[in-house]
Amino acid sequence: MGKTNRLPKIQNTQVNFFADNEIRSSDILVSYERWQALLQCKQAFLQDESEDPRRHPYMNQEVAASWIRSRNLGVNPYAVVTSPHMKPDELSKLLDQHRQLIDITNSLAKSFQDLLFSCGYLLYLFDKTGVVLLNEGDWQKFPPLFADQSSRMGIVADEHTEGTTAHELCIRLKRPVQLLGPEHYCIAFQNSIASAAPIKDENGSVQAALVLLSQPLQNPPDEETLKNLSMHSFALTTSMAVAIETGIKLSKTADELCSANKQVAALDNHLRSTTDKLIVVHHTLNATMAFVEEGIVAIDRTGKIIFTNRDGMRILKLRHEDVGKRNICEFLNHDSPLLSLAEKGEIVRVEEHISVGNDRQLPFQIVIRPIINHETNELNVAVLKFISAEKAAAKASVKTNGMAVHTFADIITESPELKKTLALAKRFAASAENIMLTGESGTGKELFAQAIHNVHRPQGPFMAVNCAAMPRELIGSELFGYEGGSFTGAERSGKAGKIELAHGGTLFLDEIGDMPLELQAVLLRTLEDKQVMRVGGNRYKKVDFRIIVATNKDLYKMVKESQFREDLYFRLSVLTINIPPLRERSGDIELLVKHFIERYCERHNWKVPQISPAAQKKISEYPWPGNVRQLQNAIIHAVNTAQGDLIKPENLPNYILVDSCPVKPDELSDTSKKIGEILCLEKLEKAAIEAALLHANNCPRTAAEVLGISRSTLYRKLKDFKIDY
Ligand SMILES: Nc1ncnc2c1ncn2[C@@H]1O[C@H](COP(=O)(O)OP(=O)(O)OP(=O)(O)O)[C@@H](O)[C@H]1O
Repeated sequence: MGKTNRLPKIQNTQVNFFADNEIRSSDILVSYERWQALLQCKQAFLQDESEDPRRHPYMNQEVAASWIRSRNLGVNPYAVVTSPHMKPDELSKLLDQHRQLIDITNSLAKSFQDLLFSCGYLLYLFDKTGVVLLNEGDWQKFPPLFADQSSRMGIVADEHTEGTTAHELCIRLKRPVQLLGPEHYCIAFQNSIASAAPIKDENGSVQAALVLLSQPLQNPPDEETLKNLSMHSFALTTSMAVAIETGIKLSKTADELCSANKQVAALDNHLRSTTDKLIVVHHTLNATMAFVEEGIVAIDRTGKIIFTNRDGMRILKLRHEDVGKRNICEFLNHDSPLLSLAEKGEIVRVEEHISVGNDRQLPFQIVIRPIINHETNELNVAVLKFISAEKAAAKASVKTNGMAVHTFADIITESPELKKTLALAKRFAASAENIMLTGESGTGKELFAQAIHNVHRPQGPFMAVNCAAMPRELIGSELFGYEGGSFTGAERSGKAGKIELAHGGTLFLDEIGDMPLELQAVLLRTLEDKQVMRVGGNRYKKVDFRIIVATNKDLYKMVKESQFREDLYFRLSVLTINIPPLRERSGDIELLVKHFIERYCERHNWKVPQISPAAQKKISEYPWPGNVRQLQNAIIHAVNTAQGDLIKPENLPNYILVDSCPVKPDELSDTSKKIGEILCLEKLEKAAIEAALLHANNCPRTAAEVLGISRSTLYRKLKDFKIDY
């Protein structure tokens, strides 16, 4: 657009409009005089470059400054802007960006359509850079200059291209602006009134301008009509802009509400599916708990019972409606530590007496499994498992029917001697061969047998028979089983023997040296043929088992003395493991003392006492003829009598105090030479047995317990040592 010096004849100069310096709607004055003055000023300005409109008394300073800028920018006042026009793809991107604003303005324009068009207004929406985003109106009412301007969408109408306009000043000044005809820089708008209002975003920044442009005034209306037109268009523009801003805000809020609704719906779905899963888990838990044959009771932090299985209800004599109401403390002694232990967050086992109503108190072992809230570190729930005292005792018994509970990990040792044995046992365990375990009473032969079984056939049965503990005449039927009615006292339907029951697993024959000779032959046949016939029966049954035998006797000597079958001996002793006695295992006594103290205290939830150096010395000097079992029993005695922080010598069983001697274990093998006859092992053993009998008032059962040997071993030793009792 080039600059031009000629001003064409201006039409319709009869109409005069006034706008104050501040360009505020409330101050707009209409005066024929001002219109005339503005027109004169404009003409002078366009014709004479030295003319400064800022000095003109009727000129608004902002408008005057804009005229000067427009002229300096070289804007042609006699043209209508048709370029630059945005490229179609850029325009469509811009329209998308302002989609919400355009849609809201459009719909508002539609609702005011009749009013706008009947008054002859053109409606424009500009973005903040002056690009036309929307234009609506009846172009026919405008002079031919506008004829092909029916859509000016995408045109960039800023000060550079169109000079002084209402929308440009409105965006620049961030407030509503009204320009009277001559105030426009372009002659095309010379007879129109343009009212512009900014549309601001939520931060108060102008993002667009709305403009109402009146149709050119042909005849001079009376002054009152002009005033009304000016006020009316100005008020309508600003109201519409406010309505658009509100519409945008509402629409954004609606969008936010909509997305919040979606989130709520998604949360609701999640909640539903979690609830469904929880219901399934709850039912599964209930069904599972019904199978558990021990009382399970869950309590909250205060002890309130919040769940119990069938057995728990039976033990506490609860009804369904009691769950959630009754408190576990009602069933415990008032000084019970159960709740405070649960709060500590560790799994512990306590002995408790449970009283239900007026019934007598019943002893239970209760395992407490607390569930701690990791954020608050407080107890959420504690699950209690009630085990009746009898069941607990049965569980404590190692010789659980048909099951081997021990593994190699249970064998505690630091001594190189036992470690060698252990390594050998692990190697043998992997083969399917028969194994012979030799060693003194209580050295851990059965422990080894169970560990070997659990390597080789952990899923199969582990059937243990102690040949010394059983009356000789019953060993046959116990081992081989019998058919119904084969002898007096037999079960009518007959009974499977331990060999049959060991099918697929291990048969452990303890104290094999005590097996009667005639049965040794039957056993040998069974091992060779891998089949068994019950006593009184007439058919064989195939059996597949591994045999592990144990003895504390010199079996080879027995073979030589014809007390044990040589063929059976060789069959059983292919893989022999000799377990050294405790006194020959360096370091193991101290280690096992510590182990047994800790395990026993842990089981009873007692504080672990220290062992005094003097007591430890006594224990180390004692020769332990009953080996690990005897040591274990001595520790139980010591822990129970100490009842405090320290185990002293006086807490040890008497026989240790009497018999402990300052002789080192290896010296014991040469006793006759070094410490005289009294310290030879057999003598020591005999003395220990006599001391134990004395201590137990001649009761063999108690004496066996004190010595830590089995009753059958004690009876045998009493016979061997010819001790009267
Ligand atoms: N090394 C060890 N570590 C831990 N506990 C052991 C160890 N050796 C033996 N025991 C424990 O000592 C007790 C006696 O062990 P076990 O019954 O296996 O001995 P045994 O040689 O079979 O005795 P017996 O000849 O009198 O039948 C068991 O309670 C066993 O668990």
